[in-house]
Amino acid sequence: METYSYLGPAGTFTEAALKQVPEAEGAVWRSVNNVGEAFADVVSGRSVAAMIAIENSIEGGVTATQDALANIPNLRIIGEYLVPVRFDLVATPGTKLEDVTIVNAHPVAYGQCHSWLDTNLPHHGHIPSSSNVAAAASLLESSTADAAIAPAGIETHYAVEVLASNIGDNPNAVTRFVLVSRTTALPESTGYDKTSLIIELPEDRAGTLLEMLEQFATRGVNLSLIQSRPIGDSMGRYRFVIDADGHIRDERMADALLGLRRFSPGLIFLGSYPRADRALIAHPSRYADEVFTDARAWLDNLLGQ
Ligand SMILES: O=C(O)C(=O)Cc1ccccc1
Repeated sequence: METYSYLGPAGTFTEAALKQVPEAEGAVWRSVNNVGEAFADVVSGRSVAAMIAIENSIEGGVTATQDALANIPNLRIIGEYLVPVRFDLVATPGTKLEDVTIVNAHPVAYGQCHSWLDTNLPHHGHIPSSSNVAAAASLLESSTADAAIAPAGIETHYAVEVLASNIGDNPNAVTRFVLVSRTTALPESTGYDKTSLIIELPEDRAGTLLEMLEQFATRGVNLSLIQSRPIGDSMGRYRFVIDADGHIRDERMADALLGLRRFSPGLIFLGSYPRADRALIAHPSRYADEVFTDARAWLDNLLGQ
């Protein structure tokens, strides 16, 4: 039977994202302790896919995920899923807020609760955990932490009490997850797709960033994410993580990719897949598929083909 890997244990936001995948219903769900393990499962073929957090509306890009996608060859994103994230501060029964000095929390969660922590626990120390559920579960074992940041509702699964609810800085916080696989089969084009790319710029000369952006702009392709990440081999070298509106089967996107392929010494196609919000992509009629195919037919005709 097919296996899907996710950051566990059960009850994490990552599991909530996997619950949104119809194909994962009835499959084996493998809970792993970190994102590296989830990627390794996909690479080894142990799992057909892994659900992985890639971006949070407050904390920004999950850099470990972006870097893994840049460094591990032959991975494809086949879907994206949005999960609203709500956090509570929990502790073992009887603990009072004034007893709390050490808080166990996943770094992405911790980064979203600063205002509440600064106001209510200004002297606290932080111990990072591998996931939000692991943070709460650890309180029930021998733990140096007195409290944990956990997904709202955790008290129905673990014997912990809520000391404070909804402690996130922003009540509308959302995390974007991606389903990562090794398949090269492209998801169908839907009209509300997104294409994810990682792009290196050519050697140091003026204007290369603009040249990269022009590949999209001159074909009417809108970008929804652009983030730079250090390549890591020397100071000051960056690659760009990009999400562009549209599918590789859209002529304007295919044309932009051909331009990027000629221009970039390192271009990684991470996949074309439906947007989680299913918002249809609008584009001016001068960038419609027919405009590109007409131009190609005109050239073919001149060439006598
Ligand atoms: O720990 C979890 O519940 C996760 O799924 C990872 C995570 C951590 C913080 C915000 C969103 C997802």
